[in-house]
Amino acid sequence: MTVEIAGLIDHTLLKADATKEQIEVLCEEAKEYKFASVCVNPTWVKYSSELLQGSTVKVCTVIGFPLGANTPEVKAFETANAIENGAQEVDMVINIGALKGQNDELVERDIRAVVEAAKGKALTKAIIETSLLTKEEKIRACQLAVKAGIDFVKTSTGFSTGGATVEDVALMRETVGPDIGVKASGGVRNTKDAQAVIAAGATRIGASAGVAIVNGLTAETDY
Ligand SMILES: O=C[C@H](O)COP(=O)(O)O
Repeated sequence: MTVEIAGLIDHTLLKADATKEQIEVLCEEAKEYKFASVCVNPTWVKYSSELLQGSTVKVCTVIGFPLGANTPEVKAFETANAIENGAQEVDMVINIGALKGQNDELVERDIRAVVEAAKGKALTKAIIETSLLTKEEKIRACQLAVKAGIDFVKTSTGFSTGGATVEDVALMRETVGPDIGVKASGGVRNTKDAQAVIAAGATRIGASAGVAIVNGLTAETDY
């Protein structure tokens, strides 16, 4: 099972103080364990792309991260710029305040701006930040993301008040159906956590503890 898990992991380093040496280690680990991607901030996309040249490991980055409180135009530019630097997957944070304010038009337009900027060039994921949402808002966020043409919905930034839960992953899977990806991220620390969210419907895992997950170990958790 751990062998299958490796291919679902976006090996993540999104901390503000990430260094060049740490990015090098992240990319080496991703190649060694054959993770799906590395997930890094936009400033590290170009270097990660160079380090991963010729490997099967993709370069994933984040857009409007971690608050989602940027304009659609800024998120579209950030997407295009990341793709120009080598990003093959983009994980955007939705406009959480607009969702809570029932401004569904803006939420959808915001997601669509990233989807359009990535069309044909990068896979897209919408981070809905489940720990800040009610059940109704989680459902509505997923529905709007699907309407906007997203490839994946994703639970969390890992920088808010909570991370992925089995219940939220199951709810998101039930909402989006079988053809859209569901990425569990935030607080997935070991094999057991990973197996639980996969069983609930996750088809990708975002984790800074990717090596611990595949080695059957447990990393400490921030939550
Ligand atoms: O996928 C993105 C998250 O930041 C990963 O969170 P984590 O550091 O709790 O694994």
